[in-house]
Amino acid sequence: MRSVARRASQDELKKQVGFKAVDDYVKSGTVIGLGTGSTAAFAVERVGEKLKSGELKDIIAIPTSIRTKEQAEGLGIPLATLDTHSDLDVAIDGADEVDPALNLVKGGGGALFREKIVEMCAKKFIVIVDESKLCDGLGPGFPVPVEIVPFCHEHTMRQIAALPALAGCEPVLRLGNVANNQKDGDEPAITDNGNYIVDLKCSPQRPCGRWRTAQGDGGCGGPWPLHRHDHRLHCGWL
Ligand SMILES: O=C[C@H](O)[C@H](O)[C@H](O)COP(=O)(O)O
Repeated sequence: MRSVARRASQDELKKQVGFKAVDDYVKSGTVIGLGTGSTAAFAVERVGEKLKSGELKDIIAIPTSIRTKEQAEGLGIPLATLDTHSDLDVAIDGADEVDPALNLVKGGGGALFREKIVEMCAKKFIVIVDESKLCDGLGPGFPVPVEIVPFCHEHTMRQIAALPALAGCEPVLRLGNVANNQKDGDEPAITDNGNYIVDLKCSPQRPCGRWRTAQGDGGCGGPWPLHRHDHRLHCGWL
């Protein structure tokens, strides 16, 4: 019973922060990036609600996943792609972990690749999390997802594991449903882009703040080193 109550209160927190992000940062006539995940879904819901009530008009939205696209279509939110609208006023999305320097782990829901492309095009990037996502160092609390191509994926996983900055981390191929990092199937999870995801499990002794070099070494994903000075990034949490 308590876990149901806790989940309900966490959903309420997600709804509050998702709705507030839209109320505070989305104006009529803007182009917005719509994130993916259970928290971002509340922001998408709020955009649809305000379009329906007439509080918002002339919105163009860029979804970061097929499932966000489908949710937005169901709400009547006008959609486009970066091919026609690559200058976004704001993007709103959740995160799996946030460290004190506002570096993020994203991709727990399998959408990291498109999220990163869309959210890097936004003048302002609003990250909405509940306090359970806050951490001292990325990685030990949540495996860091990296999207890789299926071609010779075991070789790629060995290459990732061999990166000096990732010594001691265990790359695990995501199996089953791509929308979570739980093993709920026997086949590799497939992203919207037809790729695989490797979840990097690291030890408490190796927070991945040092992993920026891994990303610099041709990592395809991994931690988002968005520094505090990144004027675009605003992180709200309850
Ligand atoms: O791939 C999915 C995204 O990175 C999500 O924003 C992230 O996983 C957080 O999702 P949630 O709000 O459901 O915890």
